[in-house]
Amino acid sequence: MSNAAFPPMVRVVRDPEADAEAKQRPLSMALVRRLWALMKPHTRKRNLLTVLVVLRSMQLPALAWAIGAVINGPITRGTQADGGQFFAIVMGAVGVLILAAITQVTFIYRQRLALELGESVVHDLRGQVYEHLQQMPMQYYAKTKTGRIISRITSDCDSVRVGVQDVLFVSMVQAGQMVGAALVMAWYDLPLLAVVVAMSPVMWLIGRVMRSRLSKAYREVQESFSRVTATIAESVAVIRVTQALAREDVNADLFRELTSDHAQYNMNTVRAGGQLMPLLELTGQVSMGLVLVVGAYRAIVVADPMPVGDLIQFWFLVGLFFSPIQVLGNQYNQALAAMAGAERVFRLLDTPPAWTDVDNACELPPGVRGDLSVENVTFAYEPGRPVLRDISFSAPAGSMIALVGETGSGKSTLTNMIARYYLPDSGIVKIDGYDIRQLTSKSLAHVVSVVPQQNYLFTGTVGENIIAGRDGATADDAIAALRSLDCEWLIDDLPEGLNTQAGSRGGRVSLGQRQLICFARAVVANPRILILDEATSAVDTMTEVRIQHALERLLESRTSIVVAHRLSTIKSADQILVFDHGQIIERGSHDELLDQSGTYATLYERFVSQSIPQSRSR
Ligand SMILES: Nc1ncnc2c1ncn2[C@@H]1O[C@H](COP(=O)(O)OP(=O)(O)OP(=O)(O)O)[C@@H](O)[C@H]1O
Repeated sequence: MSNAAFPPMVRVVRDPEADAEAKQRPLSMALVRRLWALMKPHTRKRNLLTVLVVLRSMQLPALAWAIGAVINGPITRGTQADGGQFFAIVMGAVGVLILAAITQVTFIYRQRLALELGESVVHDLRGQVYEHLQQMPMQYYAKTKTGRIISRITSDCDSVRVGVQDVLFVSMVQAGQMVGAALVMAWYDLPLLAVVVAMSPVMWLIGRVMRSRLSKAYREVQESFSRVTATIAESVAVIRVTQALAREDVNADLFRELTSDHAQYNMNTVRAGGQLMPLLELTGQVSMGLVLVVGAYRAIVVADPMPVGDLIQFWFLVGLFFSPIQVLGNQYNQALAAMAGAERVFRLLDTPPAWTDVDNACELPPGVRGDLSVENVTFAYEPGRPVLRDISFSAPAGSMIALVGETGSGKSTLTNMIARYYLPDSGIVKIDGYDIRQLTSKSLAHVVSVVPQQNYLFTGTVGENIIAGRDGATADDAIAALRSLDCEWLIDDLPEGLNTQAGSRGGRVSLGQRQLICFARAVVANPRILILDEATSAVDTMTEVRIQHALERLLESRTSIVVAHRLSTIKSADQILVFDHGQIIERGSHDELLDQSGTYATLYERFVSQSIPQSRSR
């Protein structure tokens, strides 16, 4: 078999979702409107900022006008008279200085407010995205890459922040400045303004031609960065496998490929952006030259000559009119990134959870017994490929059901139905006669707890991990939970007792200890129904005995559904359900099933032959 048959273990290649995003329009008014709406909770700040933006955009043209007025007024009169204009010139200069000072103060406050607003918006947005993600059912997480989810909340939200802080308000100032400058130019000399305005479409056209190239380049940069972050996330998650298979060098090469791709895309944007600015500047300089020629004609040749002061003023104003085109060109780069980021964030926010609590969902009444019944449940992850077919059974309160069967036969999927991680396509799951679809998620979570096969410990101490099972639980509850499992000794075994740091990978906690901590967490939650996917991790015999004992204590007096891998667990079950290709093919107690000499008996024989010899007894 050729190696090409296997994709690389750690590398996130282009995905269709990302390619679809790359085809979308970069700048959209709908997105800008939505970004604007994000500022609604900060309306006062936004309005104040808008006022400052308008002020700031008018101030520079006003400054140019004021300088022109001093030249045309007292200075011109002074050159014709005897120097008696000195006081007027000084007053004019003071006026210009005051205006300049106000302009700079406005600039400082505009910038500060824009920063505050940007931070507030991104804070709210990240909160919204996080909250939204919390509501997404398992289905979403099963289909979406972790790195991609992280990018939404980090780099994409950050692009939105830059969009608000820099692009939006700076663009407004620059556009306002163009309008202000044009108005003052129109006041002085319309024909000369016509020359200036006539040059603008040329600049606009150059910008437009470059725009599509830049747009593509920026999207590729973001996508390639997403691939890099997704790969890092995946690499960290599977580092043990990587090291066990000695694939460090192979993966490092694959990663290097990705980063050099990313660098290449970055270079493309620099190249495209680098051509845009010189072209715009050259057009601006040509335009200034044209204004000089036409201005000189109007100041010297025509019958009603334009005062030289007006021409100087015009020169300033042309600069004020053209410089925003260049700044806007720069802003456009960032605007594209902001649009791409905002588009993705909004798309995520607009993706409704596949399902939520029904209207008028109810709470289970107090004193839940924990009677569980599963009636004719059928389910497919993908249409047309059913994974569960017409599953029915009941688990009276306090009983234990063991699910056994070949790998991929649907055991975990059934537990997903009971925990309501997924909704059945047909059929009903009931607790104490209540259809779980009609219950609030909170109420269901109080009654049903899941201890998955892969024990997950949150970053924090062991104690914090145990009391995470219930709001308001205390350290005493954690100790009581361990005591109820006969595991109080664990506190002494851990280097810092309950204060030992656990972390997502459980750095200072062994595999067996992690299992027990997760059991204790389930005890603190104290659910009436416990779903347990037994961990199959190899632990030493002593730990195995302790885990088994703790497990018995954990399952005592509650309804339990156990995807069972230990013979002792299977044998002590009240009912064993044997799964095959999504169906229950046998059911009964251990002895009953052995007597049937069917699939269970075969599985059992295989199990026993692989286990320690003393397990052979019935
Ligand atoms: N998120 C998913 N999307 C699509 N198919 C899935 C998903 N999860 C599981 N499956 C498929 O559903 C079938 C049943 O899987 P399930 O995990 O329920 O089996 P299992 O009996 O619990 O297996 P194991 O003992 O190995 O855990 C398998 O064919 C599996 O490939």
